[in-house]
Amino acid sequence: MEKTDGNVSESGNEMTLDSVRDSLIRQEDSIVFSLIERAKFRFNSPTYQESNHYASIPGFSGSLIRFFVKESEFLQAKAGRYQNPEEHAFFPDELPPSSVPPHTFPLVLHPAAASINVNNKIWDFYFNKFLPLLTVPGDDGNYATTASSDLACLQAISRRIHYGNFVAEVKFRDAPHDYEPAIRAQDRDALMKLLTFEAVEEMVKKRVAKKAMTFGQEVSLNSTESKGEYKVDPPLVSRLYDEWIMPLTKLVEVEYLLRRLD
Ligand SMILES: C=C(O[C@@H]1C=C(C(=O)O)C=C[C@H]1O)C(=O)O
Repeated sequence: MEKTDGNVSESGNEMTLDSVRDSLIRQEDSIVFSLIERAKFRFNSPTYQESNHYASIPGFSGSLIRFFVKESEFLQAKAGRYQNPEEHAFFPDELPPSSVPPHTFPLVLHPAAASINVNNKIWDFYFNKFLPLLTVPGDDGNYATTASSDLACLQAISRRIHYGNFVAEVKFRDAPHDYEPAIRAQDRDALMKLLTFEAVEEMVKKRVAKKAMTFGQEVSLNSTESKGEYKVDPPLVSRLYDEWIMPLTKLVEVEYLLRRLD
């Protein structure tokens, strides 16, 4: 049977640190593939110009990427995307209600998780720091496809980072007596220390680089030799995890734990 990626289909009791980590490992595939897609295109700066952008959109002021993400989220909200506690919108204000019958996702998380959204920080590092490293400078005119592939990257990265809520919940359930004093003292540093596993982080960095090599190689029928050229730079994918994805996942974990006893 096909293996799925959605851990919320598990009831809260079946969820373990191992099963949550398995989901994070599967989500690495989605992230690496989305990066490969975005790296096909040039940087394409007209996609991001806040004013004087190449086409002014009637009824909208702002960049093409904002327009694309807002309108996509509007549609996806109606289709029920944000009913899933794994999903967080980049522009959550003024989203329409879902138009589809509700699905009852198992109640795993403390309700405080609903108030945690670090997408502003994701938006900032992705566009201002990461994208210039991922793409070749220049302009190939594919602005709408560029925006579409940015959205795929943003959503995959956001889902992974907010999965920190589930990681924190299982860590808390495994050792409530370790976490409770730090939560009562609202001690961020102590919580950060408790939830950090450096050896796991080292493995993650190595594995995502290996995935970038594996998924990003040219596959040809005639030769099995890789020329050492990859569609996305493997050390850059490690760096994405090291500098941004893992620190923000841990920030979500801390934010969740601080509210876990409310
Ligand atoms: C996600 C976890 O929590 C922390 C964050 C990690 C990550 O973002 O990959 C890895 C190890 C931990 O330091 C975990 O323990 O698996």
